[in-house]
Amino acid sequence: MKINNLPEVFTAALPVLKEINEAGYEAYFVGGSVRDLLLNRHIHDVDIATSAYPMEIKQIFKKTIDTGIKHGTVTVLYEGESYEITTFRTESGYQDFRRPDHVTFVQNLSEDLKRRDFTINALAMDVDGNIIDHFDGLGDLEKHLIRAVGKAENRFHEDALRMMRAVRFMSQLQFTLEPETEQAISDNHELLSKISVERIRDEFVKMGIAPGSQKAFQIFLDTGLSEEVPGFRGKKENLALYPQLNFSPTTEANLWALMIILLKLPNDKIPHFMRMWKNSNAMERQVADIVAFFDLISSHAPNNYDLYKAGLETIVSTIDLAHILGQPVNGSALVDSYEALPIKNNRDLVIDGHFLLKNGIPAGPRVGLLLEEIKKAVLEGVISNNEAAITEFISLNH
Ligand SMILES: Nc1ccn([C@@H]2O[C@H](COP(=O)(O)OP(=O)(O)OP(=O)(O)O)[C@@H](O)[C@H]2O)c(=O)n1
Ligand SMILES: [Mg+2]
Repeated sequence: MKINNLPEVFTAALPVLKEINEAGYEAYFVGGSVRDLLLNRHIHDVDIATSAYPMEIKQIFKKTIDTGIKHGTVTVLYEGESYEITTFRTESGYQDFRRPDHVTFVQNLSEDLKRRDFTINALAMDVDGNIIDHFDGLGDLEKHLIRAVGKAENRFHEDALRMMRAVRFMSQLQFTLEPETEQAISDNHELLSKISVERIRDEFVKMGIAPGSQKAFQIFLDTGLSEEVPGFRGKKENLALYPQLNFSPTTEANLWALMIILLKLPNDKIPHFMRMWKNSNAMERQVADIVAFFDLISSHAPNNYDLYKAGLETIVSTIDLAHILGQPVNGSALVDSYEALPIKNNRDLVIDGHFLLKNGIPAGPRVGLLLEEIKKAVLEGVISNNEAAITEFISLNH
């Protein structure tokens, strides 16, 4: 098979491949970019595999970065773009975050493709657009199948994260999992416990926020993978609701909020759960806010002060979340009410703490409390947001 009209991302990289070829080495486009080209999907970056060693690549190009010399990877900067160029290799054992523990350089492309995870990821393309396909990746692309290269069990022993990648690609591409590959995951799911949480989390999130997440999540549960990740052990019954959902979450925060709701985690357990997954403090806060606002709208209609405290971002996320969970919520009414609020943040209030001090309120906690009471009164429409009304309110309440 030959591709004639290559998109810009590839044509821009062609001179790089040609220079490597002219220096006497082989070079190919490999991995996700070739897969996504054939699927007509957006291509974010192109990876290049070569017979040249990193030192040889560094001699060919003026600007390079030593990304992972030991593992065979050099980044080449060319015409304002950067390209990861990796020497043909095989690998086994990923302990650290991104890079394999040890790699063995191999002689040719064929050996390199053999060690890749799935047939659809083991495709290569040369400078002329010829597709190299040793494992019928093209057939599997047509059949919409995720199938391990060779013996699935071996691929998962080389890198157990690949089991999570399998369900992640199912979700992103809306493909099905080939039965032997699925069986190998069921047989080897415990291997996942050796993989760092960060790597698992990245795949889990990619799976969760892609369009085929319900079917992928079902396999994640059925194969036992869910038993190996933080906070999910013994929770299959709770999580079984996920595949029934009508929509996938589209943001990371909503994915976590959804998990917390399905797991029925009480509020005080949210920080621990989020930290087990090595989420950032910012993500933890965002998720806690969404869950809190979801609980609030599930029990009563929010008043203006509730809307003010939640803020637009949390409100919009929570509406999406309710939609995903099939909970009735009048989203546009909530957003309209928010938009109509007389103040949306501290700066919108005509007075501040200094104003209270100038008006005889002694410094101390009372200042903050009174400010909050004033905000509440303004939001509830009890007083207008102007100095005269607020001054009168203070004299009545002090
Ligand atoms: N655990 C892994 C990770 C990667 N690969 C190989 O390295 C390529 C590039 O890896 P990566 O960029 O992580 O994945 P992509 O398939 O490119 O997917 P994405 O579009 O998410 O980048 C993959 O296609 C696959 O051939 C692998 O065999 N095993
Ligand atoms: Mg990639």
